[in-house]
Amino acid sequence: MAPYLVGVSLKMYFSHARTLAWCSAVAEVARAHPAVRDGAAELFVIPSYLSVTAAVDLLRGVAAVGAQDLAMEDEGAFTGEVSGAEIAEVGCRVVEVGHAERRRLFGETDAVVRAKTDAALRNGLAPVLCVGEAERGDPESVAQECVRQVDDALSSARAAGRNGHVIVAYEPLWAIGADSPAEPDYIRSVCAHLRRHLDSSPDFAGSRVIYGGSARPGLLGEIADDVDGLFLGRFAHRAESLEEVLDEVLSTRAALQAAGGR
Ligand SMILES: O=C[C@H](O)COP(=O)(O)O
Repeated sequence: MAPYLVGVSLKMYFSHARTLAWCSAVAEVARAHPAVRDGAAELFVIPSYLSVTAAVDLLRGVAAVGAQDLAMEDEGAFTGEVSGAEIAEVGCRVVEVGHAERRRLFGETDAVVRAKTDAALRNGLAPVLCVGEAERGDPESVAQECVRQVDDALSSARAAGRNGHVIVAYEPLWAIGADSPAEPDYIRSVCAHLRRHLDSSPDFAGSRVIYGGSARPGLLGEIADDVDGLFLGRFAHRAESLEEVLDEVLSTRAALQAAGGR
């Protein structure tokens, strides 16, 4: 049975000191947890840039670390930017691309997302490619729109003949920062469609689909058949919550195994 992927973005919520304390607490939880020890869960953590190298050290052996953004280029006169090459050099394995907040607040266009997805793959990083609809719709049309976003984001990388592992984070924009996630059936329907689509792309074999947008303990069991994991934000700010999600990975796998699923 494939492991569930549990990712956390700390966005810009924490100070450096709080990030270090959180990473230490998460490392302790993860080292002791059978879901991580036995490979039932795979973790990744995405702090802000300045905390990335410390997080790599604190989480070594229990969680991959990533960055929240990367430059389109690999080096040069690009003040304020951080290249995928450097992100990989310091030990990151994943990088977020196209998050709704970067699109909405910092003007990232489809062209930028295409270039950054390519830059991630070019540097051996798995893009955590964020896709999602602006407004709640019918799941079939939403899924088609998300597939369009995925294919558009991958198009430059494909044209360059690249392949690799992509983590598609399905995040309905209306569920980000909300009180509760999208309804389980809605999530399942969109994610199942996205997974079928990725499965039909041999150049990105092994890619996974995770759900984010007010994801929290209690959700995985409701959607587990149709997702490869969760992308958590605010509801992972307590290490205990992450522990609850890891508990749920074990109970969910046991239930699915008993039912002969996944
Ligand atoms: O990166 C994570 C997502 O945007 C979800 O954030 P949230 O769970 O705080 O809504």
